[in-house]
Amino acid sequence: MLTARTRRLAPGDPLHDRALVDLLPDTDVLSWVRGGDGIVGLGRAARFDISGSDRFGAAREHWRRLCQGVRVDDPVRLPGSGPIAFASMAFDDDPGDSVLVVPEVVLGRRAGTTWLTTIGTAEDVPSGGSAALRDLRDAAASRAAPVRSPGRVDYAAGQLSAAGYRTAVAEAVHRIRAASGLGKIVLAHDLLASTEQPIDARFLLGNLAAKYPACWTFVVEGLVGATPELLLERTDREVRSRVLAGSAWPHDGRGPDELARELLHSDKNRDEHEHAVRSVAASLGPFCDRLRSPAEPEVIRLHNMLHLATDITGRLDGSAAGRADLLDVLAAVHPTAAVGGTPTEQAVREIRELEGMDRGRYAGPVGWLDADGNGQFGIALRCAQLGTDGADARLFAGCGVVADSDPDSEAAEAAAKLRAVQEALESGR
Ligand SMILES: C=C(O[C@@H]1C=C(C(=O)O)C=C[C@H]1O)C(=O)O
Repeated sequence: MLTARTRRLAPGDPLHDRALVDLLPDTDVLSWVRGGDGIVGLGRAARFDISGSDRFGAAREHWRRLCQGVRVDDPVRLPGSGPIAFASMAFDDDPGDSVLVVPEVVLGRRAGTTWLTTIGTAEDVPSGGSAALRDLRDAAASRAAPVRSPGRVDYAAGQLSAAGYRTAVAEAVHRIRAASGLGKIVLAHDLLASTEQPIDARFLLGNLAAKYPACWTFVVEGLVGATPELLLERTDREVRSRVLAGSAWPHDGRGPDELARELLHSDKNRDEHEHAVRSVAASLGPFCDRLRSPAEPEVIRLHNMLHLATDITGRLDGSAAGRADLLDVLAAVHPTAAVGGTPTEQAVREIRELEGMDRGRYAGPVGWLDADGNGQFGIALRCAQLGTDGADARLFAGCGVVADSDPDSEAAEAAAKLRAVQEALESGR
């Protein structure tokens, strides 16, 4: 029998006072942080590797069974307190390799409240004796191994080169224009980085968090990134999604104000955005008795990009659909037309054929959930999959392709998106 014991931490405790991203030991950390708030996890109380088209259902069953066997001692009662799992789901069904992990130690922070949860057997939880907790305390006392730079970074084409990507985009435009019923296909490609020294995930997380404060910075089993796109957040019956699609990036000396204005008035970008908003609203609709989607998008400005953004909010209804598990709602919304296309299934088939690569967990849902069904999941974008031998990573970026897309421009957009992780790898802290 596992016990999950949560305690609120008081000011004066370094785990309370220091920024979450500065509290990570040099171990296999799990993290989901935005601004000062978020959740970091250490150690593994359980890990489930799942794959295939029913990966969301399999994850739901593993989590449900695990929660049934946990004795919860949680006076904090906030979303993310008590037992939690991190999940990172594959974009595609085949092979669909995904992971659900339950950390032994969780440090959470939300609007000024910081809590510590330990998950383990009854014997090791009260004594607080796990190695993961000692590692966390050491990090808080600045005794963790210092954050290491990876040194020199070299790049090579991935499974789909930049030139191959341009060709794939041109073909996608052709197929969309051929009145095939296709409205949008989101195509991506990858880039391999190899580094002089092993990549310290903390180095990437710290650099990404510093440059992208509006993004959700994450690491789950070697997938590290800073995503601007919130796929689904659930707090009790309230759900929220931040849909992004339609982008611009600083180039040719054009300032962000000019780019933002152009973006809002660009028919091509508005079209891309509309596809994504409609897909999220359509898949959330059946679960909700109230759904709000503003008529006009806004522009969000990041260090490397500007995006059209729409925040959709809803309330889960009291019916069976409204009581669905968070993982079931995720299965319904993924993939949105921000990373798949329209119509979804046809677009995903085109992606497989035109990209000819496995996206892995890039563009899939990544985040955490708790035992009450609350959680936050982003779309894993602006990210890299760290290699198992430590000194290499696979970076990904993609763009929505519609009838009016220009292959050169999409290739430049993907390159601008790749820069987020490239700069984080290359920069000093
Ligand atoms: C696919 C990516 O980004 C997505 C595609 C966008 C677009 O085409 O304009 C914008 C934001 C994301 O929804 C990526 O970053 O790899």
